[in-house]
Amino acid sequence: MKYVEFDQTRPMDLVLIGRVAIDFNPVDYFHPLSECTTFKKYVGGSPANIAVGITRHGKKAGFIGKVSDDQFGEYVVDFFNKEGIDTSHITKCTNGEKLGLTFTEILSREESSILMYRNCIADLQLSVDDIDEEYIKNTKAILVSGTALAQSPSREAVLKAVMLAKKNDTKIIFDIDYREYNWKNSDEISIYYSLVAREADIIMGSREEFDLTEKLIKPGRTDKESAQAWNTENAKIVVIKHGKKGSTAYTNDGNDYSIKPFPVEALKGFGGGDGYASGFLYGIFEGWDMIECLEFGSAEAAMMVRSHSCSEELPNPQEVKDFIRETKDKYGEMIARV
Ligand SMILES: Nc1ncnc2c1ncn2[C@@H]1O[C@H](COP(=O)(O)OP(=O)(O)O)[C@@H](O)[C@H]1O
Ligand SMILES: O=C(O)C[C@@H](O)[C@H](O)C(=O)COP(=O)(O)O
Repeated sequence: MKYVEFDQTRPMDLVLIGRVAIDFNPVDYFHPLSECTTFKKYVGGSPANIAVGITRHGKKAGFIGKVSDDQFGEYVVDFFNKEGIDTSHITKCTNGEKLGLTFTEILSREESSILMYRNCIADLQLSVDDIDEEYIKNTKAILVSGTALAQSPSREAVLKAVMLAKKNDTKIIFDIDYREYNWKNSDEISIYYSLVAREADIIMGSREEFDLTEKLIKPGRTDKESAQAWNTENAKIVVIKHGKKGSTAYTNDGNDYSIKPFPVEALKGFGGGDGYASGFLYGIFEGWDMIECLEFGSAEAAMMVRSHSCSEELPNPQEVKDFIRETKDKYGEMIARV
C-alpha cells in the first residue's frame, strides 16, 4: 500500500540533510568513559547513518552537508563514496570548523550515553548557497534531521530546502532527532521543529521529541493527539517511538499500527533509531503495508542496538529478513506484532 506518492521518474530516492560526524565507541566497554583507553572509529551522525542504511537497502541516496577540511572530513566522504552515496553536495568548511566527534559511554547493556564534541562545528555551517534546487527536484524525497535546525546558517539552509521541496513536489521526511547540544533554548526548538513538521509528509520521533516540538503549540498531548494534529497538517505518516516499549505509526486515514521491539541482547542503548529509520523508510519506498514497514524497521533497530557501531554494521535486506525469520522461529510468528 502506498501512503506517500513518490515521483518514480526521479533518479535519486532520498537526499539527507544534516550532520555527518564520527563516533568513537569504546572497545573496552562496560566501564566509565574516564577508564576507557581504546575506541573504534566509525562514521556517525544520525542522518549519515540513515544514508548508509538506506543505501545498503539498494536505494539511491545523496547528502547535503558540510565537513571539516582535514583528514576526518576526507574520511567520512571517502566512506560515503565507498558505500555508493552521492557526495556531490557535501562541501568543505573554509574557516577551520571541525567535524562533530561523538564519544560514547557503554556502562552496561542497560546504561549508555553519548558525549558530543560540537564546538566550532562544521555541519552547522551549511548555508543557503549549499542548497541546490536541481538536486532537490531530482530526488523523490528529502530527509531533514532536526539538529540541523539548531543554529544559523544551517537553520536557513534547511528551511530553504523544505521550501524548494514543497515547490517541486519532493516529499519531506522529518526525523526530529533531538540532541541538546547547540540549541539555545526550548522555545527555539519548538519554533523551528514545528515549522518543518507542518510541511512534512512523514514525521518520526520519540515522545520527548514530539513534546519539544509541541511546546509552543499545545504541550502535554497524548500520542494520538499529536498524530491527529500532524496528520491534519501535511503528515501522511506520524511515527512515535518509545524505546524498548516499541513504536506506533499513525496514518492520515485514521488508522494506527503498533509494533513491539524484537528481543535481542542489546550492547548499547543508541543506534536503534537510525536502524529503525533505515528499515522503515526502505519499506515505505517499496510500497509495503504499514505493519511490514514497522516490523522491518523494528528488526533493523534491534540489530543495531546489539551492534558495536551505528553505521558499519547496518544490514542489507536479506540480513534483516534472516534476523526476522530466526527471531520468529525462536519466539513465535507474532513476536513483534501487537
Ligand atoms: N533494547 C532494545 N531492544 C530491541 N529494540 C530496541 C531496543 N532499544 C531500542 N530498540 C528499538 O529501536 C527503536 C528506536 O529506539 P529509540 O530509543 O526509541 O529511538 P532513538 O534511538 O532514535 O532514540 C525502538 O522503537 C525499538 O524498536
Ligand atoms: O547522532 C549522532 O550524532 C550520534 C550517532 O552517530 C550515534 O550513533 C547515535 O546516537 C545514534 O543515534 P540513535 O540511532 O538515534 O540512537
